[in-house]
Amino acid sequence: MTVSKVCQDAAEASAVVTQLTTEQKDRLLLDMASAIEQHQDAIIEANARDVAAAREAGVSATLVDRLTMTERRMAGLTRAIRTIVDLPDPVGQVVNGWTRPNGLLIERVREPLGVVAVIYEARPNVTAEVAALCLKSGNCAVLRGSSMAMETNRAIMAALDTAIAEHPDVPAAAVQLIDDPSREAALELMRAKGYVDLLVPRGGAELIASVEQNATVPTVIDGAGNCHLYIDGTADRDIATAVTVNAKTSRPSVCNAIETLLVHRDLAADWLPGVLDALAEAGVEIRGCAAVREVWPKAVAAREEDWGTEYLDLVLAVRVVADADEAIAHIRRWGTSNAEGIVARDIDIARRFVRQVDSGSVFVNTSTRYSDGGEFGYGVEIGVSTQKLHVRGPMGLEALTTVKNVVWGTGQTRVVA
Ligand SMILES: NC(=O)C1=CN([C@@H]2O[C@H](COP(=O)(O)OP(=O)(O)OC[C@H]3O[C@@H](n4cnc5c(N)ncnc54)[C@H](OP(=O)(O)O)[C@@H]3O)[C@@H](O)[C@H]2O)C=CC1
Ligand SMILES: N[C@@H](CCC(=O)OP(=O)(O)O)C(=O)O
Repeated sequence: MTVSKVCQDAAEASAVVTQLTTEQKDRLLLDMASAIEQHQDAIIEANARDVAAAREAGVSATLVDRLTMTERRMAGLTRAIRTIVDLPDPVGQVVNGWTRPNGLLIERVREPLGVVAVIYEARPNVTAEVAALCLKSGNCAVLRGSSMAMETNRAIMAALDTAIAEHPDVPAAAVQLIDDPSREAALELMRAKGYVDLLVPRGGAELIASVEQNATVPTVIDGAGNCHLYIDGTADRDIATAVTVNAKTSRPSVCNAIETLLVHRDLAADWLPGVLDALAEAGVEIRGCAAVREVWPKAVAAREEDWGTEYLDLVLAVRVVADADEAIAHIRRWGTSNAEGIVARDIDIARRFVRQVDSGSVFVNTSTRYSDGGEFGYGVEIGVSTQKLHVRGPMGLEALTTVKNVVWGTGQTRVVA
């Protein structure tokens, strides 16, 4: 099926999907979770084929890890879908309301966007997560996953299709996977004006540049994560160590892992060597500025391009800075507005950092790895917005709605002055 046909079908289906009741949507999501469990073997087998092809193509170990579906990850996925069932339905929520002197009651009421399309990375769980968030928020989903995850995505979609087929009240086009892994198909999706109400591109610089050049549909960019952690001179050293190691090593392939550590010069001599030892022991390659190499000579010399690189791997750029202002300036120069963190005991310094750092989420005395829909209480996320409109950071159900102004009158007519 062509991409434009997929989008047209989705737009047609959205007339029904936007009107589904909370009960209808929740029943469907529960059946989707069960169908994924029933198809687990087929999904894991398909994933093994994707993983084998990725290994053969020389894809890095951390990216292969991101592609891999294990039984534990499958369980996490179905748990997340059931969590979304338990979340309140945003559709129909009255955001606020007021009465005008002429008696008109104005209400701002949440409603679905219609058709949400997502172009996303080689992480197959996203296929079902996005489908679940879109449906719960009353939207149709058009999914364009990575060619690297195509077999797994097809197997997950087959499971979702069996669940949808059990619900005659839900159109088959409520969730569709674009079965064409070509870039041309992605371009066609970017240009499906009139059919796609929101396109969320989740990916790196090349994808984002293509969307910025080619998209005629509305977009929320969910771009790269060149994330920073600044350790202030006032930091609690144990917290600083734990947060640094977690932010770099707990899952280095994801967009919320840190790529650069900025350290106040007061900590260079005594705290920094210890944490770099711990990171090196965990397999992290350190690329440091001259001041870092002075206290920890094993570091590779950092070059200018290291500050702008998102390694998505066990590599960390480290720089010693004079103070929080220099750290903020560094982040403003090199950051990607995804997630940044500070460890500091001085609350005024922490507040200044929060105000001046231009990022979707800022973490104080905790890890940037919490930039995640599940961790924010959204069940999962559609993506992590790196732009300012209409949402920043992890995008949950509300981010997939708009607000309609409903004006209740009792026969008022406008008088022209
Ligand atoms: N902010 C967020 O929510 C997220 C951000 N990311 C960011 O994504 C990057 C890593 O993921 P990675 O898989 O390498 O991302 P890529 O940008 O390589 O791929 C993401 C998706 O975009 C597609 N794509 C890439 N380039 C183009 C293009 N020019 N035209 C059309 N489609 C394109 C890919 O297709 P194909 O694979 O078939 O080439 C894939 O489906 C990191 O920068 C990470 O931070 C990742 C996930 C979430
Ligand atoms: N949800 C993620 C964060 C956002 C994300 O999906 O990032 P990525 O793995 O780069 O696609 C997590 O920490 O698990």
